[in-house]
Amino acid sequence: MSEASWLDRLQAGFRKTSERLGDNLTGLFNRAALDEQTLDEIEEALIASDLGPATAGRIRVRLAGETFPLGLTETAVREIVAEEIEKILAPVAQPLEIDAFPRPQVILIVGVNGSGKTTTIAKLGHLFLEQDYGVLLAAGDTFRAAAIGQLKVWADRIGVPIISGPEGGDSSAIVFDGVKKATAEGIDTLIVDTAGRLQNKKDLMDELAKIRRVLGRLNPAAPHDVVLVLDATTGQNALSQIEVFKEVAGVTGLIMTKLDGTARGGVLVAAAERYGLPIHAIGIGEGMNDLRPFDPRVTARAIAGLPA
Ligand SMILES: Nc1nc2c(ncn2[C@@H]2O[C@H](COP(=O)(O)OP(=O)(O)OP(=O)(O)O)[C@@H](O)[C@H]2O)c(=O)[nH]1
Repeated sequence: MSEASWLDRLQAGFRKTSERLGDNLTGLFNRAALDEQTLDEIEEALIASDLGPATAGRIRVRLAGETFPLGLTETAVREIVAEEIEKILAPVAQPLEIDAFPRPQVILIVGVNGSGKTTTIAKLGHLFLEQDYGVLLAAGDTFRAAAIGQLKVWADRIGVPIISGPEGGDSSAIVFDGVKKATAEGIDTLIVDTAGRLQNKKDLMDELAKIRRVLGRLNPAAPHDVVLVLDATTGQNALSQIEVFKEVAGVTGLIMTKLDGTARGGVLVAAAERYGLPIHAIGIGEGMNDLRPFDPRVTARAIAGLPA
């Protein structure tokens, strides 16, 4: 996909988020100055847009110190919102790099069912293929036959090999086979799907611990990345998932999906502000090209409803 069309899609994806921000801010700009009451209302509007109280507070402080030589307009406020969002996103916008030696780089993908894990694995595989890396997928979510089948369909579609086993099988055995195959064939990265059974924290923890033990025997540095996939449409719920998965899975980075067509895209900023974990990429659609690392400036401006 060309850069221009990705930008258009990004802007379109964040439109509902920026419109919600606009709706929340409307009516605040017929006033002569940013008095305390207006600042309170803007802060509330930013919180209502899922940006999180800390970010809203920062923007308030910044606005309170501004003089608005060109007049107090909604665009002027949006510019400041965009600048502050960019400051929060810039340090966490970190693409997932394939740099592990020896290969393969093992990337565990974790997240609750339905968050977009399977699709994200496929999109990530496709992104690495475009960068000329060899990719192997491992269907480590053996809990549900559908999850294995779905990943196989995606492996075919993007044209990469996959290691899988029977439903109910031992996921660590699949990961073990995956590392062996990738090592023998010089494949750069092994991307591993895992079960998303958050309802049963202990089972999930045990399963991930076993995968880690088995991996550690083959390569003490593996897994190199533990990436949590989050569904932006769940808003603040996505934040509590970070909390839990940090504890059970030792998350090293995030990918946020479904940022297209949700009004809750502000949660990307809240996640960045609160956890400071690297955000490797964002998903703005269901196709294999719809996942990319993101530019903090362009994304911040899209959230604030400003042109790139
Ligand atoms: N609009 C949109 N839909 C997405 C995106 N990513 C994934 N989806 C859709 O979300 C649904 C769930 O995605 P899956 O990849 O199956 O999610 P999962 O976490 O693997 O879920 P299980 O297979 O149920 O464990 C699918 O219909 C995907 O097409 C995205 O960025 N945008």
